[in-house]
Amino acid sequence: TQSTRPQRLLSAVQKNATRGDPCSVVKAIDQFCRSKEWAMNVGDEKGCILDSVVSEVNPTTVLELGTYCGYSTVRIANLLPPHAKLITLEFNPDFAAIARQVIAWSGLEEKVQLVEGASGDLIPKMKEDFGVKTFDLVFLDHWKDRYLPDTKLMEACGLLRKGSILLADNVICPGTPDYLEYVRSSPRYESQYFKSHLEYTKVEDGLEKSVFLG
Ligand SMILES: Cc1ccc(Cc2cc(O)c(O)c(C(=O)NC/C=C/[C@H]3O[C@@H](n4cnc5c(N)ncnc54)[C@H](O)[C@@H]3O)c2)cc1
Ligand SMILES: [Mg+2]
Repeated sequence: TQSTRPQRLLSAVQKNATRGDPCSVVKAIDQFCRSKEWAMNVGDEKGCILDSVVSEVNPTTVLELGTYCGYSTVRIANLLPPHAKLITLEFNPDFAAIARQVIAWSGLEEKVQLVEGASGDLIPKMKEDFGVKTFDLVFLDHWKDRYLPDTKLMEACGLLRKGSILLADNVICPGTPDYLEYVRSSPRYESQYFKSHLEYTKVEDGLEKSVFLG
């Protein structure tokens, strides 16, 4: 049977990256996406911005919405301090299965909890079922029309505290207009746009970093 793009991406990791070396996993995926097949990973250019925000926040608890193949999961987990936890939500079981193997190849399983399911169903369970108090950092990279409802849901579930950081991918391309309007106009957020490009292309895109003010 025909392989899928995520399966071919995983094969490229297993072929070209060193087990236990997260940086080689990231490089192997970027090389695959540049030279073989484009895939919707945050990529190397926006990835550097992601890295700088993660390093600055130095979070203990991180939530990622939309694991896909685990590229940004590996980038984030690689920068977490010991005992820090990254919970990543993915509702497509095929993508989740690939991501688990990419995360395992990088050797970062201890820092990552990949939960299969829809964000709308899982966010309300974070406190009770996953022992989360609040998130220091949330990386939004799932369906673009879910950014705003899930942000409001996280507020309603008390998962954000004064100083929690929301970092959103693709605020220009594909675009998340309702989310952008919300975080930029709400008095409860201080927002900043990091101009960049759609992964592996010259098309404009960027990340929006929003601090929850409580
Ligand atoms: C016009 C156009 C098209 C595509 C692009 C290129 C482009 C560039 C990008 O960086 C992109 O992030 C995207 C993009 O569409 N990302 C959507 C990513 C979804 C992943 O998250 C999963 N998921 C989606 N909703 C949920 C949910 N509620 N709960 C749990 N998991 C969810 C899915 O199962 C996928 O694993 C697209 C640019 C422009
Ligand atoms: Mg994206």
